[in-house]
Amino acid sequence: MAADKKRLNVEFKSIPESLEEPFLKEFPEYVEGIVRGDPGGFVLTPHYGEHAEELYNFHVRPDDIWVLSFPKSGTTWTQELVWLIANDCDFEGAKRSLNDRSPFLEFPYLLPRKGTPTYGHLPSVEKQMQYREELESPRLIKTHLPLDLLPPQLTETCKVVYVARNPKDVIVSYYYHHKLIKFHYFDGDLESFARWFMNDQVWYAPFFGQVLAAWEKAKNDPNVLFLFYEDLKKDLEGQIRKVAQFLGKSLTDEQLGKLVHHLTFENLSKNSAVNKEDGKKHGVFNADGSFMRKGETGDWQRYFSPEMSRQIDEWTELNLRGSDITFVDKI
Ligand SMILES: Nc1ncnc2c1ncn2[C@@H]1O[C@H](COP(=O)(O)OS(=O)(=O)O)[C@@H](OP(=O)(O)O)[C@H]1O
Repeated sequence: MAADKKRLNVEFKSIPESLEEPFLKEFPEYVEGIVRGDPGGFVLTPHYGEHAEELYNFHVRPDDIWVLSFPKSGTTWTQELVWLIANDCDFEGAKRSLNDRSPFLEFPYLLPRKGTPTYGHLPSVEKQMQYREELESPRLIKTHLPLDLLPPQLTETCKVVYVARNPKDVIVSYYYHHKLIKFHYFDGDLESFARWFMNDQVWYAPFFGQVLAAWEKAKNDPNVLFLFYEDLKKDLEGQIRKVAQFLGKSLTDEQLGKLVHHLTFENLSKNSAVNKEDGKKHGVFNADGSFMRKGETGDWQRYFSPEMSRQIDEWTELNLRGSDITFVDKI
């Protein structure tokens, strides 16, 4: 390793059980299991673990913008919003796939090592990583990795937007995501999924670990903007203004109106550059679901029994003890 490379002082080890067991059965080369960083405590795939240090040393550019989140928290929505503001409302340019305009940093390292028929359409892992390095400025990079595993100089170097969503809606959305994506092979019910989630046995867990770290970081770091999905739902225009101000961009009333229109769930879910419906064409998604599923706040109320909801509240309370963050369950 070159002298200027930073060492990521995290040890990877197997965890005894996880929701991804069916996945592990399908891909025996993953038999070592999902790994948990120690002491970081984040659940990630071993394939990622092999490259953790490389990503820790990923070259950050001063004009990069990074969008960070726990999965299913409104990442795609925020990426599209940030991309359009950063690119002076280039709606024509936004017709290109968001996946190309805003790559998912660690994605190539989360894929099964030998590849699956469903991911056969993708360029090699090396090519995908090279694409991230060579993308024209200003790059917009998406990641679900917690701050601890990202380049340590990230927020000193560039702007970061973190988006969070209430945990009950995240659980429901992540559950349907596991049903949608073929390689998860998840056939459990929502209640069992919620238990895996609360026991930190899903990818990227623990939920509160990364959300709270970002929340604290944003308090004292002017380069970090913390958004809530629920605020985007409630006052999209106000949140667009906030992001524009954070990025040092001014918007005309006409641009603002166009952005609000473009970013509604109704319109974004029909936008083929963003809605990931091509996942069906490539066989990555099951045919009977959608990535842009419902886009609601409080959808969990249709799914959780009062007892389940109580358990999640209890778990939330325990994890938020001592923190001043508040999540809105419904609007
Ligand atoms: N415009 C708009 N308005 C409201 N909601 C929206 C919008 N765009 C995406 N979504 C919803 O965000 C959920 C997907 O979250 P992510 O983009 O973070 O998913 S991922 O982690 O990147 O896979 C997923 O939530 P659920 O519908 O609850 O499953 C999407 O529908």
